[in-house]
Amino acid sequence: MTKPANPIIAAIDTTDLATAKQWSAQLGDHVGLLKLGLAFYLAHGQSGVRAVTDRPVFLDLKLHDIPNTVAGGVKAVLPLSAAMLTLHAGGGSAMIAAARNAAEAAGPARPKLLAVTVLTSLSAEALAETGVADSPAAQVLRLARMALKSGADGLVCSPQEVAMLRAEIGPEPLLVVPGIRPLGADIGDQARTLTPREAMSAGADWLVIGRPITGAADPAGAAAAIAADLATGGSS
Ligand SMILES: O=c1ccn([C@@H]2O[C@H](COP(=O)(O)O)[C@@H](O)[C@H]2O)c(=O)[nH]1
Repeated sequence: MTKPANPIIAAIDTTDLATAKQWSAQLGDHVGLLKLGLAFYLAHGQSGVRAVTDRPVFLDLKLHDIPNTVAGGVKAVLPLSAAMLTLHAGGGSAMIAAARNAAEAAGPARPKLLAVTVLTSLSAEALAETGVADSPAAQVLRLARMALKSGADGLVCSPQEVAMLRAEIGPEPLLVVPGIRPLGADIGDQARTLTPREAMSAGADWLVIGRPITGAADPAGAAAAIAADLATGGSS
């Protein structure tokens, strides 16, 4: 896949339809893609997605269930012609294969399936609480290999694993990367972060950025500044 001209994905994290429409209008020209997540989808469904934009979106539903149920979920959202759709790698190889099989019904324009490896909000300690004693990087790599073998088109990982993954999986699989914080930005509930430039230099294809853009006094200006910095090779 060719690298996007603007690698920023703006996370439209709100359940307020008017706010989502406003951010979409403000950010459309300054980012490469808009992402709508579970909270928005639960509040407004497919009609809400269509009301926010007529462009293909990144549908971040993080599906995680038995294979038959996830396949049904994938089929149900195909009419939206999303560009990308997420599912949890932790659902296992059969679940991912079932999702891929379901997505194929949409033909070549099907959504790219991205497997979420280890959430960027999990530190090594928080991951250990879930029963995984390995480091986040080791668990990301284990899940990444399984997910790509099972039919995922790409991965969601933290910026701290991007260089390691690129070295292990090569240039082809999409790496879509949240946990992005420009210098000085509030980290909030994220645990494994890097700056936009660090993540791109490590080999990310797309950067998912929410609050550093939508929480700014001027969201369009914030997105444009990050995009310009990336385009000119700045240091943030
Ligand atoms: O591991 C993951 C997977 C998904 N996300 C999503 O990305 C954005 C990040 O928003 P920020 O405000 O920039 O923290 C958000 O929609 C998450 O649901 C993630 O952060 N980590």
